[in-house]
Amino acid sequence: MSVEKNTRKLDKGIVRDFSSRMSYASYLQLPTLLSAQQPVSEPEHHDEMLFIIQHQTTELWLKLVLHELRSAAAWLRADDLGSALKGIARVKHIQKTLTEQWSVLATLTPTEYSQFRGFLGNSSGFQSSQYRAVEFVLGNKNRKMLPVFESDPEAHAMLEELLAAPSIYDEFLGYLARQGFDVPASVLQRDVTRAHEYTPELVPLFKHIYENAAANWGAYEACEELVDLEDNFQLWRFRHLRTVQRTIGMKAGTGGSSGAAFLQKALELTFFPELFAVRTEIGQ
Ligand code: HEM
Ligand SMILES: N[C@@H](CC(=O)c1ccccc1NC=O)C(=O)O
Repeated sequence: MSVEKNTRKLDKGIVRDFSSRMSYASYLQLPTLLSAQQPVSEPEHHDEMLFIIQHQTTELWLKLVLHELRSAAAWLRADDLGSALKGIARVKHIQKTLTEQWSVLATLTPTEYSQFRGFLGNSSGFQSSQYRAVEFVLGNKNRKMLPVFESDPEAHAMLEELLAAPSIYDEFLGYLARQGFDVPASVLQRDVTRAHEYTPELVPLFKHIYENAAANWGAYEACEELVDLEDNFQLWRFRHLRTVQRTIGMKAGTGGSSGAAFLQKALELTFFPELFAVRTEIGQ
């Protein structure tokens, strides 16, 4: 038997001395990462640790989502559709993880949350700069979101930069135009600091791509990937809303909004309206 007493023998070669070598903890900066969970409730409430870690893991994944989406937009600009699609595929998996993660927070009962909610003051996810950055990269720009970040110059600068940059959808439409598709000039020259608004003239273009998928496979695949991104984003928003409803009901939010009613309205937003509108036109 290779394992005796249910104890594994350690290989001779296993490196043990890290006094002058890079280790797991030093590479990952674990002392920094693992000292960042500091409950503010007094006396400390047991469940605040869950609340903090749920948010921090979300922010870590959002960092990667942003990294990948910004690169995907740059790849589209460089006409490298394959690399862009690879990045979007990774983002879709992260989104699924983030959406599923709500089930961990759903174990927090309203009674438990109410015992430390008061300590959160006016802090709120509404102030998540990375979440807002992802919305901006996907094309849901809103300059009115910026004042919240005035006390955080780095976050403010990042959002200013993204507000002024073309979204992933702008870049995709630019890519299609360069591939010879008939993209209206008004779309290519739009003010990219504003939210993309439904443009009916784009629907015939997508209808053409969908009805001639074999001849336009790259564009067709990219359209469906963008639809997946939007779907996944909305599923995250929906689970956030349901979690809010089950923990604080109809209470106003710590960030000053009406709460659930405010979040509900985000479910009516859309990043790529023409990609959904084209569905109505398929097969007729
Ligand atoms: C018990 C758990 C939670 C409750 C009760 C809750 C509640 C709320 C409420 C009421 C708002 C509206 C803004 C306000 O007035 O505060 C909000 C916004 C937001 N929350 Fe949460 N939240 C929870 C967990 C989370 C988690 C885990 C995240 C992940 C980072 C998150 C991210 C956000 C974001 C990004 C917004 C802005 C949404 C938008 O602008 O549409 N929330 N939340
Ligand atoms: N807005 C929440 C508080 C909250 O969930 C929260 C507080 C601090 C940091 C992040 C949060 N998450 C999402 O809004 C509430 O009204 O209870």
